[in-house]
Amino acid sequence: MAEVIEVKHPLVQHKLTMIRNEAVGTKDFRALVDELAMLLTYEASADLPMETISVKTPVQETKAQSLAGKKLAVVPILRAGLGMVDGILQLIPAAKVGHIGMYRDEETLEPVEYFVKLPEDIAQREVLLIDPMLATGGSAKDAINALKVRGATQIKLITLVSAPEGIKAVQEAHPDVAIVTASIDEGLNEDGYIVPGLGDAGDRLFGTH
Ligand SMILES: O=P(O)(O)OC[C@H]1O[C@H](OP(=O)(O)OP(=O)(O)O)[C@H](O)[C@@H]1O
Ligand SMILES: O=c1cc[nH]c(=O)[nH]1
Ligand SMILES: [Mg+2]
Repeated sequence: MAEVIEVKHPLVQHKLTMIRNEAVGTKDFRALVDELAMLLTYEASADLPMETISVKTPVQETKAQSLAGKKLAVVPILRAGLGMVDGILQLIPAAKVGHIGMYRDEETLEPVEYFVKLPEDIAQREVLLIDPMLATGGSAKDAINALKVRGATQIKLITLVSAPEGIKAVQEAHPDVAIVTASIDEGLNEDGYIVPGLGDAGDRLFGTH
């Protein structure tokens, strides 16, 4: 079973607490989501392969570590995942970006897919699938399926807030997918919202209701 990493770093926890606050408005919410995405990517990229290369410093030639040219793709689940893209690209500017459009039916809580556009060579790339919220896990499971049917084999899911129910659902359906999250919350309420959560991430990012 791939691991689930809950990132306890003080900066992550502090910023997460800030966006949980309902009084935080769209502008600050967006900025903090971006920063959190960057910090979680630091953790999610900790196992990227390295190679030793030669580099000439102003003092002498030396051997040093460099990324081994691993190809990455960042794939947000629309809409809310879009809020995390820029933060990730600041750390991994050469990554290609795919998009998976999906919303939860408000009555059934089942995900509805409405758009998929991925880099052509997705099968050769390690994929960072991103969505701030992992609630029932339905959206993440279907998004991972959408990636796998198009050939992706190495997938990591990065979320800000996860419900235990969503983690279990993803692990059962996709035991090969590691999850990096800022928090494993208590659970879901009767409306399928994460408790205590931060509300509807998409609405808070984009100022909709
Ligand atoms: O784990 P689940 O139960 O599937 O719920 C999580 C999904 O719900 C939210 O999207 P939403 O449907 O609100 O769409 P939006 O991003 O367009 O607001 C969230 O961004 C996830 O994609
Ligand atoms: O709590 C939740 C659950 C699903 N989607 C959200 O944006 N928030
Ligand atoms: Mg939403």
